[in-house]
Amino acid sequence: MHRMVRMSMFSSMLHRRERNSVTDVTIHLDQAALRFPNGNVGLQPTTVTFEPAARHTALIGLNGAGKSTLLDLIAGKMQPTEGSVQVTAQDKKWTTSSKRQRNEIAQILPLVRAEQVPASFEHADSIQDALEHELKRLHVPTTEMLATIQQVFSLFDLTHLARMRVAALDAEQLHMLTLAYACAMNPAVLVADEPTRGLDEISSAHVAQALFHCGKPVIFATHDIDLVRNADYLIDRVLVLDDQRIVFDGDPATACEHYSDVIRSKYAKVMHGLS
Ligand SMILES: Nc1ncnc2c1ncn2[C@@H]1O[C@H](COP(=O)(O)OP(=O)(O)OP(=O)(O)O)[C@@H](O)[C@H]1O
Repeated sequence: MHRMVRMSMFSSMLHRRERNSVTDVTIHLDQAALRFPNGNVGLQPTTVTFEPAARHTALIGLNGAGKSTLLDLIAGKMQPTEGSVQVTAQDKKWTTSSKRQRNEIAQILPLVRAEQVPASFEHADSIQDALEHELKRLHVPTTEMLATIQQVFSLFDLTHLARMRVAALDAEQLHMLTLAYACAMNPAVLVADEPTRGLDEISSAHVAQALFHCGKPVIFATHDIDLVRNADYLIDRVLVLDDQRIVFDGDPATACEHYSDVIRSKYAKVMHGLS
């Protein structure tokens, strides 16, 4: 009996989830590729490094170009079917080859996908309660928890909505909430898949202003070229993806020209095919 109690305590200590404290990570993909079980290629073999010095890195590309797959591999959501993904910080190293390490990577690099909130948020009486619940699960002390929520609600313009239920929020507010939640997890890098998807120009600008001034490095995917070009958002690196591979890696202005060429060439093929 005693032994069982001890074993269960030991196992809960092993699995104790805590808020991230890792910073300054380097993410390295070495010939990492992903093929889905149905044979679809999500990402061709790709070698790329994301250094801690980069503030904001954008991935742009047409539908199916491989942006979400690349983000899933970076954030430990998926394991490459070829090659490797490695995250290093100070003297520590994680790879996506073990489930346990993928879970740890997911805490270091939380992935925000458009306006998808965790399922637990739907049942909470308010968005304040929802965040409190998540931070309590990570054993964050009460004073720190309340200060964190106040800070992220202020950053993402949600303070006046703290007592609202998730179901009462509009699309812009939902996007803000997903980002506020990820920020509350203290990510080393915030990984965001289409953080302004489905929003009008004004809401997109509001969300982008908050995201790119929240103080965290961001790696994000978007179709919004105006957002990538906007100097206010301090985007220092842009990867253009096409046919599930990186076809350009550089500054925003040149990347947008490259992407326009990709669009023109694909558009010509579609129009030619239709005529
Ligand atoms: N669950 C899946 N099963 C099979 N194939 C998939 C799956 N998810 C994505 N794919 C395929 O992998 C390729 C890359 O998709 P991915 O979603 O990474 O592209 P994307 O650039 O994010 O596209 P979008 O802009 O439309 O979100 C596409 O050909 C897609 O059809």
